[in-house]
Amino acid sequence: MNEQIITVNKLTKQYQQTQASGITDINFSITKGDIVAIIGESGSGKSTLLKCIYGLLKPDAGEVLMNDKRVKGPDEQLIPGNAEMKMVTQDFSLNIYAKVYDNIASMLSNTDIKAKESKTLEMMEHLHITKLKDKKIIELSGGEQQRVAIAKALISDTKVLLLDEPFSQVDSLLKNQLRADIKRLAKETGLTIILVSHDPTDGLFLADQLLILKQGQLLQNDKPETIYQNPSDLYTAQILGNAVILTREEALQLGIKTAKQHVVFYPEWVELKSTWQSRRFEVKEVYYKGFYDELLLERNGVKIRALQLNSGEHKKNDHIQANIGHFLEF
Ligand SMILES: Nc1ncnc2c1ncn2[C@@H]1O[C@H](COP(=O)(O)OP(=O)(O)OP(=O)(O)O)[C@@H](O)[C@H]1O
Repeated sequence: MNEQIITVNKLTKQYQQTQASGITDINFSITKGDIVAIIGESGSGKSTLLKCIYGLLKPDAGEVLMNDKRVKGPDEQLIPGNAEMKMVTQDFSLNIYAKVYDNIASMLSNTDIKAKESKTLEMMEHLHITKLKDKKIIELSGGEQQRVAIAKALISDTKVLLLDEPFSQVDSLLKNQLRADIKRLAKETGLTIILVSHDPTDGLFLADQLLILKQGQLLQNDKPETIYQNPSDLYTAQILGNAVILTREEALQLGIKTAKQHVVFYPEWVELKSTWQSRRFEVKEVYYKGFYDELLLERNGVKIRALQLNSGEHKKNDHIQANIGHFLEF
């Protein structure tokens, strides 16, 4: 049976100085061992939510429960935070002049030196940083520092890891590796991870559960594939990044009638057909993506994007038929 580790009940936090900020009446729960991604535009309340979950911010109303126990706010304890949760922020909070090993080992007590050493080495193995053991933090790249910060956060029997923009410092190759490591860690250790990101692909690739925030409100809470296939609103479709969004007038130019303001679809929903006569598009650009191309198509002054799996099949300035077989209306 799925065991819930975190429950967020009617959580509200407003900042005094600003209007319509913070978060309002947020409700959701998290299953133990899941990766949850919180996605939303800048200022949508992602960090506020994360800090409330961790106990760094006192909510105005509502509560966060971890294993059915209320997470205490900063006014209720000497050291704000939660012993069973760890938060890795963008600045990593490492001792930059100390060695990697010492940074991680410093989290463990000296009562059993042998156990301390083996646990530290084991955690370094997990994060693929064994070869960096004797390097100082200041000598490491951003991505390497990030791995050390995660190792340090995990070593003291952490049950929930909170990551604020975990991939902001790394290039795309390293990002893919780190994402895969994080996913593996969660699955191997049963660790629950909550991450905040600007990049929707983090959520789509990594998460078991995706939360979409807008102006402090929780718009959608579901599996990434469900939200991707069925965004509940235009904002969600926009934030996921890849959707083609047409106004009603633009849609009409392509022969699509809608009573709503917008028509939304993904490039992969567009069928390219050579026999179908009525919707003729000109190929304006071909973007090579490796094993497929993304085509920029235009008809009656309206541009859409489509995928071509046979890379190179249609070229710039070709005229082709495209059928927008499935679309959403908002
Ligand atoms: N300490 C604060 N005092 C006043 N207003 C704040 C404070 N912290 C955040 N806010 C406001 O609350 C809203 C949500 O901020 P928050 O940092 O949670 O958003 P975010 O989604 O994490 O943004 P970003 O992606 O830019 O980090 C914003 O409008 C922000 O200006």
